[in-house]
Amino acid sequence: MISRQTFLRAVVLGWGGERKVWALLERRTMMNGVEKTNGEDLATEEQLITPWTVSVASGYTLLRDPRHNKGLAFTEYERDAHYLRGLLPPALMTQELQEKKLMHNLRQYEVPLQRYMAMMDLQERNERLFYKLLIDNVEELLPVVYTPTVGEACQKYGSIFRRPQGLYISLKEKGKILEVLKNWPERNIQVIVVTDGERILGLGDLGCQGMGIPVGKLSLYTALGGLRPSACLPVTIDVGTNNEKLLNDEFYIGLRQRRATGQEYAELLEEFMTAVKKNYGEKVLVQFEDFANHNAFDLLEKYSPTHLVFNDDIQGTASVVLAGLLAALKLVGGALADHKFLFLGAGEAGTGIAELIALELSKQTKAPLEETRKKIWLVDSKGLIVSSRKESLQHFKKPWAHDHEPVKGLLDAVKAIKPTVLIGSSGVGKTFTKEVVEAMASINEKPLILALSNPTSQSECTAEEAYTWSKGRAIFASGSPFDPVEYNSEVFVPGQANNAYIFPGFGLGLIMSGAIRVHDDMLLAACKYHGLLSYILHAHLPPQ
Ligand SMILES: O=C([O-])CC(=O)C(=O)O
Ligand SMILES: [Mg+2]
Repeated sequence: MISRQTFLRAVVLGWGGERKVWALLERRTMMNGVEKTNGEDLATEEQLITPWTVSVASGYTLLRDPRHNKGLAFTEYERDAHYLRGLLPPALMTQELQEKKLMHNLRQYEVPLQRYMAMMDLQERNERLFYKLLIDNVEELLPVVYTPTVGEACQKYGSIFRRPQGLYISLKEKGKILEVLKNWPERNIQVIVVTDGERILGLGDLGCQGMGIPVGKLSLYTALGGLRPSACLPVTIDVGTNNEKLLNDEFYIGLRQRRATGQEYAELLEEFMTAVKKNYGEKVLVQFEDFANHNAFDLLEKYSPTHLVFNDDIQGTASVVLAGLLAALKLVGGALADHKFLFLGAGEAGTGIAELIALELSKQTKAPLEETRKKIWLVDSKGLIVSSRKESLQHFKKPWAHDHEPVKGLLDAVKAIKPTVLIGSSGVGKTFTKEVVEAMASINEKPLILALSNPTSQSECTAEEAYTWSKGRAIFASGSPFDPVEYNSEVFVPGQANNAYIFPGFGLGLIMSGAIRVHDDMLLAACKYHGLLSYILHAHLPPQ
C-alpha cells in the first residue's frame, strides 16, 4: 500500500514525484490481480523533476492530462486511488472498446480534414488511445495524420488551431532560444523534427503553419519506430512567410512579415542548433523537414560534421526510393547498373535520390562516382540539365550536368535519354502526361514510374493513369497513397515510396546505437534491409 506520506511527497516534488506514485499505484494494481489495461511506462520514472510544476495529475486534472488520461478505461481501483469518483460516468470501457468506438466515429466523417481534427483532439485528450488507434490501424490512419491530409491541415492550420502542439521559435525569440527549450515540459528529448515551413510537401511556403509536418512525422516515430512520445519534440522555426495569402489571412498564426534571409536567418538557425546540443546533448537527433532547397542543402552540409542531423527530404526519400528500386529489380530484371534514370525535379528529393543511386552503383561496380552519375539524368524547370548550363546551375545540380544537346521539355527528354526508370520529384502535379507515360511504355517492357511529389494533388500522375496509359505494364509507386486499380479485369496494387517507410526505423537505429553522426553507409544499409523487406512483403501482394 502506498502511504499518504509518499503521496504527499510526490505532491511537493511535483511532476516527477507524481509519476513515481503513479507507477507504484500501477504496480499495486498488478499485485492485486486487477487487470492492467494500459499501464504506466516505467521508463518515465526517471523523468527529471521540473521544479515549477506543482500540479499533480490526479482527479479532474488527471482527466485533462493527455499523457495519463484513460477516460472510461480507468478501473474501479484507479477511480478510487486517483480521486476520480463521480468525475466519470459509471461505465467501464476497455481500451479495445474505446478503439472500436473511435474507429466507428472516424469512419463516419466524409471529409478527411474532419478525421484529422478528430485524431488531433484524441491526441490532446488521451495519448495512449491515439497511439493504439494509429498502431492498430496504420494503413487506414496514416493518410489521416500524415500525407496527404496533413498537407491540407497545414494550409488551414490557423482556422483549425485549438491547442498549440510543439515548440514555436520565431525571430522574436532570438537570443532566448535556450530559455525557450527549457519551457518545454520534457527534458529527455531524443528526436527533434524541425521545419521552417518554406516548402511544405509540394504545397510551398506555409510559414508557421508548417507545424503540422513535425507533429505528424513525430507521431510516426512513436507509432512505427516505438519512441516514447515524451522523447519527441516538434519544432517550427518562424522567420516569416512569403505567402501573401497567409500574410493577409486574419487567422494566420505566424509572424506577419516576409521571410528573413541571409545572415539573420543563419544566426537564428545557429542559435537553435547550439541550444539544442547544449540542452539535450550530442545524441539528440535533429531531423530537418520541408526546408526550401536553398537552405536544406546548406544546413545539412553545415551541421553534419557537428550534430546528429538527417534531412528527411534529401536522405530519407533517397533511401526509400533506392530500397524500392532494389526491390523492383526482382520484377523488371537486370542489375541496377543496367538501368538508366531520368528525374523530373532537381531539388532535395531528386538530387538526393540521384546521389544515393550513384553511390550504390559505384559500390557495386567499383566505378568512380563521376562515372556512375552519368547513368542519371535530371530535368528541371528549364529542361534537361546539360553541361552547357553548368555555369548558371545551383551548386547541388552541377554534378548532374552531362554532355548532351539542350532539351526543353520532359517528353523530349524521355525520347532523347530513353530511361528505364522515370522519377518525379518536382512538387508539381500532373506532369507525367499520357504522352510521357506512353513514351516510357514504348521504350520499356516494364517501365518503372515513380510519382513522388506530395500530397496527392501534386502527384505527377495517378496510379490509374500510370496503369491505363502503359496498358498495365508500368511498375508504379507514389509518394502519397493510391488505392488499388482494376485494369483489364486485373487488380494492380501501387507501391508507396514515402520517406515514412524509413525515417522512423532509421531514427530509432541512430538513437539505439548511440550514434552522434549520420554517414551515407548507414543510409545504404537501411535501404538494403528495407529493400529486402519490401521484396518479401511484395511477394505476398497480388502480382503487378
Ligand atoms: O511528408 C511526406 O509525405 C514526404 C515528405 O517528406 C515530403 O513530401 O516532403
Ligand atoms: Mg518532407
